[in-house]
Amino acid sequence: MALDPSMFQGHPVNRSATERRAATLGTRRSVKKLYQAAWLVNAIRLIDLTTLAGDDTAARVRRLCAKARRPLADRIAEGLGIADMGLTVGAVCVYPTMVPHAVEALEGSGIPVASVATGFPAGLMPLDLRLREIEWAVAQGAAEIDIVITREHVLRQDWQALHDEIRQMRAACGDAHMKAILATGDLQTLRNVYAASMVAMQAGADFIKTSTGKEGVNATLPVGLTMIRALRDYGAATGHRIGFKPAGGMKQAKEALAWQILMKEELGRDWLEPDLFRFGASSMLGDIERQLEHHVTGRYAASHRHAAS
Ligand SMILES: O=C[C@H](O)COP(=O)(O)O
Repeated sequence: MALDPSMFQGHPVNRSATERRAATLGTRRSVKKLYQAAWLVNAIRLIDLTTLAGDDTAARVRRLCAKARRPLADRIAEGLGIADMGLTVGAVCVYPTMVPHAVEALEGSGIPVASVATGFPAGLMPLDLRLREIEWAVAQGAAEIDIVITREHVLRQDWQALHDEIRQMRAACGDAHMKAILATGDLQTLRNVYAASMVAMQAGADFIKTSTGKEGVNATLPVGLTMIRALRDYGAATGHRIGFKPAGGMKQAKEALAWQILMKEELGRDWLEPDLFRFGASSMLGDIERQLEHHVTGRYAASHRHAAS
């Protein structure tokens, strides 16, 4: 749609209320122990399993893809009774030159390859080269493109320039899904985060994403909540459902629980599915797997105690 500043200009964002709401999330409504394993298994379905490092190699990407296909060790999946579920992560996310390796390694799995593009992570490249990079990654087989925005457009509140840029990126993606990374750690205020979220959605983003993982501050719950409220307001105004991807710095299973609770409470059960929610994370799966292993061994220990008594 065309730029419509009335959807975000003057919109109040109450920083302390947002922070309070985010801070109480863990304690106010924790997931019952009994259901934790199910929530953690669901989190795996939502992960964009990521490697975005300067020393990435084809071999590392192939190992990552093997993990994406079978995210849990057999003994854990069997212990949880989900060995036949065909559990995979949501997508594998890599740099453009790694896309062909990921496409090959994931063939037949149904797992999409996401590529960062547009001069990730800073995006400070001429626009025509950034658009060309999107087209190149799509031609290599990327089904999803994670673009970065020009932060200066936000800092100068030049919403038209931001909208124009993202619209051109959307067009360059063709049939590929586009996730717009706002790099919220660079945007200075929650008001800017809200406005940039709205502009990205108006310009055709399929997902809005918090961070590249390279900013000083990446996915935080207060910023996430601000973006989620923008998603809700945009949906109410237009009837369109846009996805959300917190990304960067998330390493612990308990974070996977907190984000899922937030999504369910704010937007509803549909935002716990991979078409509307992803975690961008390179190292959260390990802790989820560890917690699920404790769950399995704990259950065995409990049934053993029961049998012995
Ligand atoms: O998009 C995903 C992020 O770059 C991953 O960041 P991370 O390595 O801090 O998990």
